Amino acid sequence: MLVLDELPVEVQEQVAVCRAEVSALHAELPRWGLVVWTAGNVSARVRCAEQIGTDLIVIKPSGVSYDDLSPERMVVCDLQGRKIVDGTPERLTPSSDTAAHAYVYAHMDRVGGVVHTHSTYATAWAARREPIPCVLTMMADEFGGEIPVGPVAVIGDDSIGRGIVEVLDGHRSPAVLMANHGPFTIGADARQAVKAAVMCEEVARTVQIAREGQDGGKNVQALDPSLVDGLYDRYQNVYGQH
Ligand SMILES: O=C(CO)[C@@H](O)[C@H](O)COP(=O)(O)O
Repeated sequence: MLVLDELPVEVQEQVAVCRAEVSALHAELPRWGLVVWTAGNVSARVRCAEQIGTDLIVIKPSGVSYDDLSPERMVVCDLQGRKIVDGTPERLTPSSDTAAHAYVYAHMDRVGGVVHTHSTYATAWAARREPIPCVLTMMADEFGGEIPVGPVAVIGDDSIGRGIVEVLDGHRSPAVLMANHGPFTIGADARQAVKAAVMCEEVARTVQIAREGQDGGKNVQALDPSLVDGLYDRYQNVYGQH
């Protein structure tokens, strides 16, 4: 089994930086109202395969209050989702979604961060197993089209991960609504995945409200696909600071 203290110093340093980032990003989930109690999780990939033959994952411990999360309590796992000897107490088990996150990292090299929330509106769409149609410029910007639905999957093994990869590999959307469960988002890094989770809830709420309009939702109009493509390209490649 891998022992963190025995890994090259530069890998230990990468892990320490990642633990601080992932711990801080967990605070964003309650701050944006995306989770209650101990629901949800954030993870990040530590790219160290060149040094030790495998990348590592940093993720929160399972069922611990958000107020009690700290960099030292972030758990380190391998790409099979197994906890390594990371300096945390043995009883501090990783998130129940670790195998799902690990499967995504193992099968989508471009992914550097994964987030799961139970945000209310996105989860309501997941409960209906209904994709969120691309009817807002913000959706075109961030998701490049509709937000798709993934299969019903058991919690605890890699089933959820298989569903995420099946739907998102080759898809522009960084978010998938896992049926009857909730949103999972991916990003080039964990911050991008958190951003996608925030945006997912925002558009889920807005489109839901638009649907509830007086005319029974007839006012909700799909964007022209060529406009969606243009908006997506501009937001991904031109918008913001470079
Ligand atoms: O829905 C699930 C399980 O998929 C999670 O969001 C739990 O609500 C939080 O689990 P831990 O990350 O604390 O194990």
